[in-house]
Amino acid sequence: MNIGIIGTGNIASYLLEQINKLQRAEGQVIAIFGRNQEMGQQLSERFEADFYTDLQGFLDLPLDIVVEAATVEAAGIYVKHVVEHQKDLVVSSIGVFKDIAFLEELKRLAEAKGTHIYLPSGAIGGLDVLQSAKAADALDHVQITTRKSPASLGVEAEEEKVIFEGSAFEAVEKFPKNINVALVLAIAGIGAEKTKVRIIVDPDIEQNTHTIEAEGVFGRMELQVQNNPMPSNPKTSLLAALSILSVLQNRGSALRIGN
Ligand SMILES: NC(=O)C1=CN([C@@H]2O[C@H](COP(=O)(O)OP(=O)(O)OC[C@H]3O[C@@H](n4cnc5c(N)ncnc54)[C@H](OP(=O)(O)O)[C@@H]3O)[C@@H](O)[C@H]2O)C=CC1
Ligand SMILES: O=C([O-])CC(=O)C(=O)O
Repeated sequence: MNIGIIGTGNIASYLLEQINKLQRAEGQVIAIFGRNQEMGQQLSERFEADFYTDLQGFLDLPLDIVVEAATVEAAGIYVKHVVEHQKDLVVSSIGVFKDIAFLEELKRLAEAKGTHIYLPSGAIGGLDVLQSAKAADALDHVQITTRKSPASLGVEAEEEKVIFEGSAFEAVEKFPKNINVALVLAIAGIGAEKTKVRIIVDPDIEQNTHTIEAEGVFGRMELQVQNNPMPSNPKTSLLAALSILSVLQNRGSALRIGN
């Protein structure tokens, strides 16, 4: 499997280390696309993958799958081109799908091109439960409470404080670098307008903690993940990068676990 990565940051570096150095997936990252020349060159030399600043050159390569690991804004510019070039796509910046019509359009394009789009569970879990409940309209209410440190949220705070309460749609508009998890939850469940989000800044916490509550005819779920942040970007939980590695490990497997 030939893998390409968009982005030269934290998730990109982690995947390069795990795949190209530690062989934790059946394949190789052969190319990186980005705009940061210095980081791009460094990663290219360290992990033996070519660095591109020109998207066309990158997409002309025989890539089987492209991992977007950039930003919501950059994903909006690039992901459609990836699918148009008949590559499978893994999206990290799931906030790009706050307008669900864009995801539907991309899905139709992938069907026409015979490719797949993967939305990893990222820094949370419980998407299997939501999808099972949704299968027969048995899901009514979904809420996520995210608790992060001031460093992780990029705000100053001396004491614990709720800094946002609203829909997943509004949350992604206000915190595009911090709450992609709310969007994947919304897509798996009841949509970005109905999914409720609370963001709490907590100076006494070091982990990125997400508590998910869901209710419906199926019953009730409450799940909490206490994620270690990544050293090079405390906004991002290690679990988010691991979930992408897991998607790459499972691609093409005859066995599928979960729905
Ligand atoms: N789904 C989930 O659960 C989670 C998703 N995420 C999301 O995953 C994404 C990647 O995270 P992470 O690696 O930690 O982020 P980083 O900030 O460490 O890296 C982002 C990278 O994107 C690059 N970039 C930004 N804009 C562009 C552009 N227009 N063209 C090309 N490259 C660009 C940056 O380059 P430069 O150096 O030039 O700025 C940088 O290399 C983020 O959107 C993050 O919010 C994170 C955690 C959980
Ligand atoms: O990594 C996390 O804990 C969550 C996050 O940043 C995001 O969803 O964008």
